[in-house]
Amino acid sequence: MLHMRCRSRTICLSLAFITISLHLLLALVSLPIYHQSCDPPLPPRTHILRDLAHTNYTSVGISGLAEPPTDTTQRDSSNKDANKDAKGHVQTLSGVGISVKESKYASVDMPVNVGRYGTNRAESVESGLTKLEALFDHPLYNMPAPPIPEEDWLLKVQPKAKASEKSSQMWVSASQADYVDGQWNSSSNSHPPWLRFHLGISRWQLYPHRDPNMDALTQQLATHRIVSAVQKSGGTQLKLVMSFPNYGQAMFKPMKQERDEETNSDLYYFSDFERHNAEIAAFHLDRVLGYRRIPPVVGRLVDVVKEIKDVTTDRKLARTFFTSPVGNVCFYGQCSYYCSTEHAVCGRPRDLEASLAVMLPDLSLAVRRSWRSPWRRSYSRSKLAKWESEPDYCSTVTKTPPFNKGTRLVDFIDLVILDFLMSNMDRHHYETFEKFGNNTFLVHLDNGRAFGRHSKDEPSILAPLEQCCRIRRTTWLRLRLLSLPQYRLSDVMRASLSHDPLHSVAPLLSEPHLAALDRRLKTVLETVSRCQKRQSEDGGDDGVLYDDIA
Ligand SMILES: Nc1ncnc2c1ncn2[C@@H]1O[C@H](COP(=O)(O)OP(=O)(O)OP(=O)(O)O)[C@@H](O)[C@H]1O
Ligand SMILES: [Mn+2]
Repeated sequence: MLHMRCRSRTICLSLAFITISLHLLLALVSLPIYHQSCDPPLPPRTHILRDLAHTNYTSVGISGLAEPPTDTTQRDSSNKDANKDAKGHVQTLSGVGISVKESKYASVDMPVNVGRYGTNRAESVESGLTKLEALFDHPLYNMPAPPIPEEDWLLKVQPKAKASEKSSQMWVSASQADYVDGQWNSSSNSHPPWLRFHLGISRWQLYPHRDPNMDALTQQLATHRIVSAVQKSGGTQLKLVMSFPNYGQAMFKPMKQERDEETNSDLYYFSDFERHNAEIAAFHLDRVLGYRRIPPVVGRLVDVVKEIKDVTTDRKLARTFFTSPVGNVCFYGQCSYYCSTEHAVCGRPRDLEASLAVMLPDLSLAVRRSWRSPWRRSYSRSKLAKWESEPDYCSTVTKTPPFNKGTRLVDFIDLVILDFLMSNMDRHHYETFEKFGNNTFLVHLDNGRAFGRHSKDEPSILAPLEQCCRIRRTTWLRLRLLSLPQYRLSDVMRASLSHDPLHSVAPLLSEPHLAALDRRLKTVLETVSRCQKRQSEDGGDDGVLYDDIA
């Protein structure tokens, strides 16, 4: 008995010894791994402000920028904390359950591509996410703003209709049965995400920075059931309007070519295909630049049979479906460009990549005005536009309304910079909300022809900046921030795009496109420096920066 007890004690002691040794060994092995995966700490904010204040500009307003971030743009304060995490940060797109595991994208393994500098892409995304958080925390993205007056909101919630005034409709049509009757009242908590988005549009932006509604809105676009799909008229290429059970709607543009295919350089920009990934990347870029003038767009794998053919009431569209020789389901719809059997879009065998952009409020509620761009291309293979031949073209433009007053010119330059960065030559028009007159932001719709070429830049897109030498100070400061290694544009874009559901299929922008963003950003900043140099040589004041900070 005594012998047995002694033996079991020895065994217990040996086991305890082995366990402790294994733990020690594990700790020793994992220590260097933790060290490797840590990013170098970001320099304190004062360094960045000093970097920005460095060289050729006076640091007006910088002290004001260091104030704590406030968000006075939210209409309903009860909403404010809705999606905040424990640190008080608003969750990013991925935090809302566009979880790869739960969705149909789960079947596609997350690609781990080898990126620049030999690091793998997953690691670059990780460190980019830290940079993106730091960027969005920066005072330049959190500038204190006065509360928004009532007339500066695009829409108003109508007081609740009395029950007696409500329609006494006793029946619903078959297609209406797919819609869910919402219990909406004037409290924003009961509103579906698309309605919150509409109600959040103001005179100067489509949505606020760190919008608490963004996660819910993008999740709706990415996952909600599609109950209807009809062709959208207007424009030249095929696109559909899709509807969700909660009456939300989205503009659908299908994938027409592989993401890393470069546009054929013999093709004129106006014959180029639209790209679904360009629509998605443009939304992210616009947000990273701090503009917030593109309606949110997400990528989605759409089942062309279940989510288009079976639910469409559009007979003209339904008639164009066919099965390809290899068994993929294809369709081409009706439009003025590329709507033929030769240019059909095809599922694999039924899944088709597409972009879904949230629809702006219906024109019956909020009229938009479409403006012809003064720097519009000639859309001819032989004719030059005026801005290409007249040396003093800018001064003619700035003497003409609406460019002669307010912020129209600098808002247009903002758009030009976005277009140059993503190499979009197809900006013939831009839109504004009529309610706000000329004193408002420009809605940056239709970005499908961007990101066509990464190996070449298109300097003519920058002509308005080159010719007018004018830029918002806040835009310039943010561009300089994005040129610093701590916030590098390509890194924050890679990270931002990693939140999109289609990232799990393949990165939305290939590495050469991301590298092109950094290269083009440098060109923009050099153009501004040249302007400043020229003006100081002419003995003028600093007329290049439009001071929107003071
Ligand atoms: N998110 C949106 N919400 C509401 N309307 C939109 C939205 N996006 C685009 N539109 C409208 O739809 C029309 C066509 O869209 P878009 O310009 O993207 O198509 P397109 O085929 O690329 O046009 P084009 O051939 O003229 O370049 C535009 O006139 C625009 O006003
Ligand atoms: Mn277009």
